[in-house]
Amino acid sequence: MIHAYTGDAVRAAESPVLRAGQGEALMRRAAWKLAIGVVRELRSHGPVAGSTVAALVGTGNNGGDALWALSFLRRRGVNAVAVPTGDRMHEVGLDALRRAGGRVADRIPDDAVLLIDGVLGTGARGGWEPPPVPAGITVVACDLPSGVDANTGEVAGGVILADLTVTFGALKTGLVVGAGAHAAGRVELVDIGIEPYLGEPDVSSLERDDALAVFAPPAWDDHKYRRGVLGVCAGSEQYPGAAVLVCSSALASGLGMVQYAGPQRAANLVLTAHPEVVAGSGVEGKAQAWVAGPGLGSDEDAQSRLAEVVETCVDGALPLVLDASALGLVTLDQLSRLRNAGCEVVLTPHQGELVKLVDRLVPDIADGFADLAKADPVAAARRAAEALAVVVLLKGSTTVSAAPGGRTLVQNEGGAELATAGTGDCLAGLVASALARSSQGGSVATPEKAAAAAWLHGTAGSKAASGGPFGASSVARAVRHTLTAR
Ligand SMILES: NC(=O)C1=CN([C@@H]2O[C@H](COP(=O)(O)OP(=O)(O)OC[C@H]3O[C@@H](n4cnc5c(N)ncnc54)[C@H](OP(=O)(O)O)[C@@H]3O)[C@@H](O)[C@H]2O)[C@@H](O)CC1
Ligand SMILES: Nc1ncnc2c1ncn2[C@@H]1O[C@H](COP(=O)(O)OP(=O)(O)O)[C@@H](O)[C@H]1O
Repeated sequence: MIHAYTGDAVRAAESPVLRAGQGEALMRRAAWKLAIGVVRELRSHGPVAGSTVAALVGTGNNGGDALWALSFLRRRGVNAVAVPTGDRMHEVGLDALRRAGGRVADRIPDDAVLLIDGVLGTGARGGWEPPPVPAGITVVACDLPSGVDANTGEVAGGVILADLTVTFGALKTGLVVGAGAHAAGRVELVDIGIEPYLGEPDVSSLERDDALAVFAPPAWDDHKYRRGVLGVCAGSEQYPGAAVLVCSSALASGLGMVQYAGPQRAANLVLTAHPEVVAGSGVEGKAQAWVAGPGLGSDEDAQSRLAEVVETCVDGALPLVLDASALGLVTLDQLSRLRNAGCEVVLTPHQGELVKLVDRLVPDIADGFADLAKADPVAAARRAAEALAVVVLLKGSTTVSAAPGGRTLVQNEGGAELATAGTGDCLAGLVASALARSSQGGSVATPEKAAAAAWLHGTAGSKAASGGPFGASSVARAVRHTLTAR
C-alpha cells in the first residue's frame, strides 16, 4: 500500500522541524537527494562531468532546493546554470551556487541536457504558465511539477511534463491523481526526516500484492459456492454485448459461478461465449452478490429488472454493484433500503454519470459539483459517497474509490487505451467479483475491494495495450493473464 498526503499536510509536518531551526538542513537534505536523482538521469544518457544542467528557479523554497541541488551538481563537474523565473531567488541557495562556481542566466542554455523544474512546489497558488522548454530535454521536477496543485492533482494553467519527480518527505496527493500524476512521470520518494510528523494519509493506492490478495486463488478445499457466485443483471435486446463483457471479466477473475439474468438475445450471446454461465430470465438462484446496470437501458423493463435485483439484495443482505444505466434508474429509497439491510453497495460512475447522479439524487450538493468533479475527483467522489452513504468508485484516468467517512483509494494502472466502449462493463464485473468472492467472509473493506478491481482492470488494460490497439473484450481476456502472472 502506498500513501499520499496533501501538500498542506506535508507543510504542517515540516513545521516542527522548521521551529527547531532545522529548515536549512532540511532543504540541503532534500536538494542532495534531488542532485542524486539528477546524476542518475545524466548517467543513463551520458557523462555527468562536463554536461550542462539548467534549473528554472522560482522565488520560494522550491527554487531554494533547485539552487542547492545545482551547487552539489557543480561540485560533480556539472556546468550548473540557474534560470530565475521571478524577481528574486532563495538567498542562501543562490550563495551556495555561486560559491560552488555555478552561474545565473536569463535563458536555458542551448547545450543543456537536463532541466530541473524548481519553480513551484507545495507553496503554489493557482495556475502558472511555464516558459518555453527545449524539445527533448530531460526534465526532473523538484518535489512536484510546477503548476500541479499538490492537494488535488489539478493543473489549472500550464505544466512542464517531467520524466522524473523527486519528491520530499511524502508523496503528495497531487502526484497520484489525474493531471498531476500524468505530469510527474516516474516518482521517487526520498526521506528528509519529517516522516514522524505526518498524520493519516489523504489517499492510498493498492500495490500488486494488495490487489492480488483480493483475487486470491482458491483454497485447496474450496467448492464453487465458497469461491463466490455472482449474479449479473446486464444487457438488453438493444445492448446485449454488455452482458457478455460483464460475465467475461467476472469469469476471468476466478469465481465459483456466474449466474446471468436477462432477455433471451443477451442470454444466448452470453451462453455462446461462456456455456458455463447459468442463464435465465429471473433472479432466482444462489448468487452471493449482484451487479446491475451495464447495457440495461432506461425503459420500464430495465426499471423492473433493477427493482427485482435490489429486492433480492435487500432480502439476502447481498452486496450490489450499480453501474451505467442503473445509475440513472436507482432511487434514493432503493439505496436507503439496501443500506438498512446491511448490503455492501458500490456505485461505479464515470465523471458524467456522477454529475447526473448527484443532480438527480442529492441536489443539495449539486451546485458547482460538475466543476469539482473535473478539478478534484477525489473530493467529488468523497462528497458523493458521504451524501449517498455508499462507496463510490469514480472512473477516469485515475480511478478513485471513496467510502463515506473519507477512506479513499486511487489507482492509476491503466492508460488512455482503456477509453474504449465496454471497458467500464468489464470493470463493473470485476468490482462485483471482488464483492462476491469475499461474501463468504474476509476482512477487506469495501473501498479496498473496489480499488483491487481497478488495479486488476488497469493492469489488464496495460497488458492488452502491449499488443496494440484493442477493444473491451481483450481487457476481459487479459484479466486472466494478469492473474496467471502472480
Ligand atoms: N519548508 C521547508 O523547510 C522545506 C521545503 N521544501 C521545499 O519547499 C517547497 C515549498 O516552498 P515554499 O513554501 O517557499 O513554496 P514554493 O512552492 O516554492 O512557492 C512559493 C513561491 O512561489 C510564488 N508563487 C506561488 N504561486 C505562484 C504562481 N501560481 N505563479 C507564480 N509564482 C507563484 C510565491 O510568490 P508570492 O505569490 O508569495 O509572491 C512564492 O514566492 C516544497 O515544495 C519543497 O520543494 C524542501 O526544501 C524541504 C524543506
Ligand atoms: N484516459 C484514461 N486513462 C486511463 N483509464 C481510462 C481513461 N479513460 C477511461 N479510462 C477507463 O476506462 C473505463 C471506461 O469506463 P466507461 O466510461 O464506463 O466505459 P463504458 O461505459 O463504455 O464501458 C474506466 O475504467 C476508466 O477508468
